[in-house]
This record gives sequence, structure tokens and C-alpha cells, in this order.
Amino acid sequence: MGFLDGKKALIVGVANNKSIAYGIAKQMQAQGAEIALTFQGEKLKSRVEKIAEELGTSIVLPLDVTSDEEITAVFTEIEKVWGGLDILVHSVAFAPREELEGRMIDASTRQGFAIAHDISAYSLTALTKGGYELLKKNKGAVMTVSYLGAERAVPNYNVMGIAKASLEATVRYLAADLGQDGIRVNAVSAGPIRTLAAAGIKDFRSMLEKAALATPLRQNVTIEEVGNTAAFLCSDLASGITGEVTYVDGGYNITAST
Ligand SMILES: NC(=O)c1ccc[n+]([C@@H]2O[C@H](COP(=O)([O-])OP(=O)(O)OC[C@H]3O[C@@H](n4cnc5c(N)ncnc54)[C@H](O)[C@@H]3O)[C@@H](O)[C@H]2O)c1
Ligand SMILES: Cc1c(CN(C)C(=O)CCc2cnc3c(c2)CCC(=O)N3)oc2ccccc12
Repeated sequence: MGFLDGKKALIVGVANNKSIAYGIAKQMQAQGAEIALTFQGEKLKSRVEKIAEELGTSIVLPLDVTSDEEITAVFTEIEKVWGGLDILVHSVAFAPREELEGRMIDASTRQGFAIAHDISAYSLTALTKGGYELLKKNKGAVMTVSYLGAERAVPNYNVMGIAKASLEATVRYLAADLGQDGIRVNAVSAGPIRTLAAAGIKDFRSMLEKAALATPLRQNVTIEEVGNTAAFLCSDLASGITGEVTYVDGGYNITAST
């Protein structure tokens, strides 16, 4: 019996079994939570349905976070099957690939900035708005996934860092507004992990290796470690924590390494 027994968790952002959202879903399920998943686009449907089966759930819903209609449809379905929501996990980001190489001043475009902020930051507000009544009913918790690039100028992360800064400020504003409804809002800030979103990044492998050597714990973090912290922060054990960004990065962010 786990510390999430009886909790109902909607996880947005599973693409495959390397996803950070998958690590979060797996650890929450291991602590007794009931899981619902969403998938982005038909091509991810079958893979996410297989993962849902593994996690013992049949609630698998289509969701593109740029569509307010799809967001509404997801929570209408959650209302029908669950009648409330204890945990909402947002593990979604995207910027046009060409934004993530070279100097920010050269790579940044008006459209790329808008896309990155819509998908990687505004979508947290949009999902929380969509799930608000259900979260309020169960005094639920909201969780998102950030990165060091929100606070430091990480080479090549560019507009994604600016979007993550917006995401982390969103965590604070939502926490401030929703605390009176008993809804807590937090973020985990994960160290670099080899996922689909990381696959498209130049020199990601060498960045991972360098990070591991420069990290106090001398190793990269895993999606299970990020999942454990997310599960804790969404549980009653973290009832006194809201508006916080918790690093799960082996201590990398506290060092002076370049
Ligand atoms: N991998 C890392 O090194 C790392 C480190 C810190 C934070 N993060 C963050 O973790 C989160 C998850 O990324 P990941 O590394 O697990 O990669 P991933 O590719 O497995 O997950 C990204 C998810 O975002 C979804 N997504 C993108 N655009 C969407 C849209 N318009 N509508 C709905 N879903 C959409 C994708 O379908 C995918 O499921 C992201 O917020 C990312 O910024 C990743
Ligand atoms: C770490 C790290 C990451 C992983 N991370 C924290 C991320 O947040 C990745 C987010 C991401 C957003 N949009 C896209 C891609 C990844 C690649 C494919 C694509 O077309 N668009 O990405 C980097 C980019 C540059 C430098 C470091 C990093």
C-alpha cells in the first residue's frame, strides 16, 4: 500500500517508455494511484495504449494542448469516469527545432517564440483551467517538469529556457491563486535525460556525459527518480508545499561547473 492509494492521476506527455511522464506515471501507479493518459496525435495512440495497459488503465484520451476543444473534451471525459481529479501532471514542451541551435539572437523568431510559449508554458494554465472544478472538488495537486535553462543561460536551449522561466512563474501564480481552493501547484526541474525530446538535440550525448561528471552524485538522473519526487510532491506527504520548483538533477544546479 502506497502513499498515493486511491488517488486519481491524469498524466499529459507520455510519448513512449523513455518519457519523463512515463517515469512519473509508473512511480505514481506503484504508490497506488489510478492513472489516465493522454496522447498527442494518432501516431502515438497505439504506443500509449500499450503503456496504459501496462499501467492497468483503459483511460487513454487524445490531447493536443494547443486545442482548447480537446482540453475541454478530456476533462468532460474525466468528469464522466472519475467525477473528480486528485493529480494533474503536465510533462509537455516543444519549440521548432531550429530554435535550439546556436546563439539565441540568431535562432529566435517571433513565431518560434510564440509556439514555444504556447505549448511549453501556456498549456499548464490551459490544462489547470480545464481541470479546475475537478481539482477543486478533490483538493488536488498539479505538477509540471522544468529545466535549469529557466534560471541559467544554457547554450543552445535558447527560447526553451525563456519558456521554462514562464512555466516556473506560472507555477507560482497558479499556486498563489489556487491555494485557497486546496489545490497545490509545483514543478520538478530534471537534469538532462535521453528521451525523444532530447533525441533531436545536437551533441546531447556529450552534454549528458559532461553533466554526469560535473554532478555531485556523479551520474545522470533517471525518469524513475524524477517520478518518485513528482509522486511525493503530488501526495499528502507534501501537503505543506506549493509554488515550488524542486531540482532532481543529482545536485548539478548547486555547483559552479560551467
Ligand atoms: N529530457 C530532458 O533532458 C529534460 C530535462 C528537464 C525537463 N524536461 C522536460 O520534460 C518534459 C517531457 O519531455 P521528455 O524529455 O519526457 O520528452 P518526450 O518527448 O518523451 O515528452 C515530450 C512530450 O510532449 C508532448 N507534446 C509536445 N507537443 C505537444 C502538444 N502540442 N500537445 C500535446 N503534447 C505535446 C509529446 O507528445 C511528448 O509526449 C518537457 O517539458 C521537457 O521540457 C526534459
Ligand atoms: C537538456 C536539453 C534539452 C532537453 N530538455 C530539457 C528539453 O526541455 C527539450 C525540449 C524540446 C523542445 N522542443 C524540441 C525538442 C526538445 C527537440 C525536438 C524539436 O524539434 N523541438 O534540450 C536541449 C536543447 C539545447 C541544450 C540543452 C538541452
